[in-house]
Amino acid sequence: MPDTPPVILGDEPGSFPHGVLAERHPAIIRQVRDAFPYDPERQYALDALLDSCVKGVIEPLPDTAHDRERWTAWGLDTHTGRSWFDVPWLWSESYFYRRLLDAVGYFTPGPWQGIDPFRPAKLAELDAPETDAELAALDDLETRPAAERATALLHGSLWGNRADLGFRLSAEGPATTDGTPALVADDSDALWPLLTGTGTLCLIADNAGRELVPDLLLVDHVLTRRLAGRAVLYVKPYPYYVSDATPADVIDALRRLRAAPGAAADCGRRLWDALADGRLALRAHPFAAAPLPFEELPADLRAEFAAATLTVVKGDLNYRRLVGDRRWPPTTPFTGLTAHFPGPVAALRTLKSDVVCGLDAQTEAELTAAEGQRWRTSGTHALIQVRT
Ligand SMILES: O=P(O)(O)OC[C@@]1(O)O[C@H](CO)[C@@H](O)[C@@H]1O
Repeated sequence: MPDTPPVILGDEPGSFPHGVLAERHPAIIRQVRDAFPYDPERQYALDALLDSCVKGVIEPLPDTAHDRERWTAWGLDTHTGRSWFDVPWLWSESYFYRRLLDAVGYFTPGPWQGIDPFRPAKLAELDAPETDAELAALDDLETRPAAERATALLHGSLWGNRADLGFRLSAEGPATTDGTPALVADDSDALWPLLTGTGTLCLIADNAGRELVPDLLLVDHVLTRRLAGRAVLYVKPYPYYVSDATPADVIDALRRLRAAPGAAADCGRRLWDALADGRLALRAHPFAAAPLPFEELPADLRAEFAAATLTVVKGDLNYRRLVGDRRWPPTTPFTGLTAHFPGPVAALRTLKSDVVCGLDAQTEAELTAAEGQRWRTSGTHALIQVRT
């Protein structure tokens, strides 16, 4: 393996990570401020966070924060007093969302406790007419051969990852058709044989709404076709990266499915029953919102993934955590970078940040010739990578 490149920071003006810290985070604060009639105290706290993100340094959590000790273990003391731009990008992003929740009173006893600042955007997406169209397509899918249905559901879950509300705040426009492959790596032939009928499928979810719905449809397919005996859906314990799924979002998505006509409602009912009888479990582990790579999985999660038949890791951020948030040469083997993961693992991800591995040299050359480096971050390409 080549030398390990350094962890990505946000300190290079003009780079994608710098843009996220300098532009996307302030835009998210403004969006949240507009979404609720926050009282003056919350508005002041949001203004202070905006100021800190742009000009300030990382400040500690309040002494009373329930998770102060956890964040200390995750590196808070080391980073306190440093610029948001000079610490690992993954760390600053995660801590930004933690501070944002503090500013809106999410963890503080009072009227705003537990109110998801991103819920209006998530619900709008779930209620969008596009969701109706996607759900209606399920009726036709029922009549298709099993292999075709399985591929469609896998691809639905994969491309659902484009539905990321934080990404849309700064995406530069629709996909270009320049003849490059949409799928830059596709190991799906190695994925299905891992699902042998018994055992547990773990799915580390990413976004709510129009990504979570197809994730749930995929889980339903796996359970209904008895490709696994049980499934566990890993979501975030609190609102994160704008649209990341929480337990409340799972319930919203299931309600949406159950209220839809046709095959979607059947699927919603089956998943509801599966949750109720334990064949489907929800997990919202604190590590899901940790600013750390999966190489540092805590023992309980490590044991769960070790025992699973397959763990499906959804989305861009989880991919960064899986392979390490570093500018790997794109041809670095995926199998090597995920050797630390305790069991078979599949990544389903659209490309929305610089990190990528496991490409063949020709694919990388074609993408770069056609698009420069834009293919890495535009969200118009995707990959399915598997380590058995
Ligand atoms: O994980 P997701 O939802 O697929 O993408 C998250 C994302 O939009 O946020 C990060 C920048 O903040 C990037 O890694 C990525 O573009």
